[in-house]
Amino acid sequence: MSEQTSSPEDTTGMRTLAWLLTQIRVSRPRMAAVSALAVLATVGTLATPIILGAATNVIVDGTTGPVGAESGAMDWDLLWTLIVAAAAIYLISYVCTLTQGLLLTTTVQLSIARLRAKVSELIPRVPIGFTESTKRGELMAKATTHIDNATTVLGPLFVSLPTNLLTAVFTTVVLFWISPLLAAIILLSAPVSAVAAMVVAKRAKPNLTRQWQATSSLSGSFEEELTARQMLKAYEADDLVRERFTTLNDTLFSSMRSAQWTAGTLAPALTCMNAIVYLILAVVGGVQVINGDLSLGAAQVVVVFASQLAGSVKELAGFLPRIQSGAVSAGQVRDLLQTPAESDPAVDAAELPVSPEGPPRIEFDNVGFGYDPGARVLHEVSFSMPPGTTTAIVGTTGSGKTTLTSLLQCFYTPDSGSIRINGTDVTDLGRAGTRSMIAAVAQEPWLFTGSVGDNVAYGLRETDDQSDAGARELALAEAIVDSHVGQIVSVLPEGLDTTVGNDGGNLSAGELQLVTVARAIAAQPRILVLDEATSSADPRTELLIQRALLRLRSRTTTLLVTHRLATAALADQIVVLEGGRVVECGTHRDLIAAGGSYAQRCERDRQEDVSDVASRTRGARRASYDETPTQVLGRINTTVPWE
Ligand SMILES: Nc1ncnc2c1ncn2[C@@H]1O[C@H](COP(=O)(O)OP(=O)(O)OP(=O)(O)O)[C@@H](O)[C@H]1O
Repeated sequence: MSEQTSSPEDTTGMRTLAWLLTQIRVSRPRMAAVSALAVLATVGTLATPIILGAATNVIVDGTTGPVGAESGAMDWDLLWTLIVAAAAIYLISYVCTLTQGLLLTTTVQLSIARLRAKVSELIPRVPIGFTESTKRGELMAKATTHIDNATTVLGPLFVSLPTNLLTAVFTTVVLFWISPLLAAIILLSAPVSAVAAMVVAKRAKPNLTRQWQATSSLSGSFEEELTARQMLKAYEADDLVRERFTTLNDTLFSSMRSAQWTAGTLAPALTCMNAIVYLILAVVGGVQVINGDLSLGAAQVVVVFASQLAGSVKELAGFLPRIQSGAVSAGQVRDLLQTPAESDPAVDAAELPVSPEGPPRIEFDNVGFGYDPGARVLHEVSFSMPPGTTTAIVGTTGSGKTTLTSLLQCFYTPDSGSIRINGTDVTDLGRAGTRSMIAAVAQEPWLFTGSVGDNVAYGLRETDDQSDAGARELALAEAIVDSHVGQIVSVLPEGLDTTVGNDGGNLSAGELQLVTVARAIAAQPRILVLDEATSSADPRTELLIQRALLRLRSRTTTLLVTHRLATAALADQIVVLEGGRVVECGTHRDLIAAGGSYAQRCERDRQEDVSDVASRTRGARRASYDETPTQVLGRINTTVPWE
């Protein structure tokens, strides 16, 4: 995944921010209101020093008289008018600031919610290859922290920028109007501040980028560590993990420190410069007041405006680093949101041949595929699955079994050849059309956090006759009975209401698989894909699963990936894959009779069983490959309806 956050020419991140604004669809009237209220409040804070300066002059005139003149009478009416006006302006400014703050907060939160919604809409549509090749923690950071940080640019953009620009311009004009000499002294520092701000922004940018990249990597590392907790303990790999963590943590620490230090040097430097300017101002201004060139009120306005101008310059100088930090995060969010979604060709249902009800015929016709160009995983794979039958795919590790199931589910598209369901190419059926027929149980069972019942009900598809709660409950009950989940939940403390986490929590691996099988059965699929669905199950649990699947036989065409030849032996046909090629295909009896690689593997397994006394006592663990499926099940001492 690219860590590039903005194009090389977009050094300030402005294009990225422009992109962000189009994505969050900030309401223009709302943001105009935010800016207008902020400007109004600023006008208030700029007007009050002038009014208070005038009030000071009224007091001076009323007590000592104008500089160089006789003491006069206090103009109480004017004084009170000025004081009330200043208080009213303060109050209005307060209300404006409060309203603007509330509006801005709502806008920021709305923007965050919108971006999250976009991410949540995108995730189900991204290609499986993308989620497989991206660290989950990094994705999480983009979907949470980066969204939050990106939207913090709204405040600086719509409030800080206009108000500080207004303050800077207004105070400069008024200062020149009051005393060009004092204004010139104050403004001497401006070019220095601007240059300092630019240098700081330039130096902070790479550190900010590094800081956010390190944050993402650290989240990814935490996620991996938590997921593989048990494994890490088993391999005593904590030191290795700690080492990786320390490296990432150090990178984050140093990049944050550099970014903060670079940005942090600006404020003290500007404060120091302002202190010097104040000193000069105090001396020159004092002399002007004593000489009668400046009223005391005007001097007071100069001091307050000098401070406000310095504050604005400081804010404007800090604006760039804040915007850059937001732009870096916006770039990360953009990377995520611009991930191309799975393209599904427009499917004209009317033009598709009418597919008969019931289990379909599936054909793999010369299918070739590779994840990476030039590295083929499957070569001219051809076999046909008659309706309502079970086809077992066996083969060595990495021979392409799971890849076949992924192609059938349209997670990837074959590079050559085609997969047809009832004669129609799955690409013509479309991803959604194909997947609507399929229920799959993957190698890694997955449950969401909730009750066992909810997890099974998750598989239920909304059909006309299931639209009411009663029918859904009935379908759920059927799935639970068919899948024998009832036997599992009976030992759980709260039965079907037992809460399980996404890692299975309190269920064993075999029980977990049973629940996922129940979920697949609840979906009443026309096609069932089982990828090592019984790999974690003990022989008894495996048998329960087999029995559940038998009940589905008449209404489902099943593709079963397994390493257990005993499980494969029960299928209607067995496809043997070696190095991505079909080397054998037939029934268990045919393949044993043919004496090919399947028969040799069966023989090897049998000899291993014979030499393994313990396995013989276990008995049920492996089937004898000369037995019929009925005999196999009979030997395991259970009555199963078969054939
Ligand atoms: N997402 C992927 N990206 C790149 N290569 C992959 C990906 N998934 C699998 N492969 C490669 O494709 C080949 C076939 O993998 P596949 O998972 O289909 O084998 P398999 O027969 O199911 O193996 P196993 O029995 O171990 O589950 C392997 O060499 C594997 O490394």
